[in-house]
Amino acid sequence: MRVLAMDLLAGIWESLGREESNLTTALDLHFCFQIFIGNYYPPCPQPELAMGLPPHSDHGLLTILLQNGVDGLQLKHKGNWVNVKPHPNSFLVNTGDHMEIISNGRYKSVVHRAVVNSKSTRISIANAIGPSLDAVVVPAMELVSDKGTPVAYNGMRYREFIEHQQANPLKDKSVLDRIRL
Ligand SMILES: O=C(O)CCC(=O)C(=O)O
Ligand SMILES: [Fe+2]
Repeated sequence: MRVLAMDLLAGIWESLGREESNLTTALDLHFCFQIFIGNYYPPCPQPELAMGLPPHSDHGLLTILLQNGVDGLQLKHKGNWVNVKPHPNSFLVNTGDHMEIISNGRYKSVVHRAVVNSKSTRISIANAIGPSLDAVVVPAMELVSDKGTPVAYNGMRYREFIEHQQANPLKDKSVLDRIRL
């Protein structure tokens, strides 16, 4: 998983026209923080009254998601909730808040939620990959100066960023909004 994440990060970084070594240094990727989260959503008799997981963005760089083939994940796209059909034998990759920060907003973190249904149990395993817990990630200088784009985010230690998210109810991009300039 970590190798896959590093390959994806290298590809994204290259798409921004940057050298891979910059990314590794900026994010202290040798000590990248990686967690697995298991989500279990049993059938719910009144799914319209319940929410499996409220709308949020993930705090890290990328989240690689494995699902058991049952619908439930929705992404917010242009203000509307869009169902994400799980494809067999595939991972779904979401961009996280720290990807939005380091890319100075070029790659937005995805707001998503999980709804439940009355018939089937849904299971998902999220593998979240972030920078080092001690990293204070700020927009990559090259991306800021290149096009005269102003810095769009302040830095916050990744550990503190996670603590803010865990200490409050999950809500959209609430932690990222604190450091948005
Ligand atoms: O169950 C899902 O598909 C979403 C899980 C999720 O968003 C998360 O664990 O952060
Ligand atoms: Fe998530």
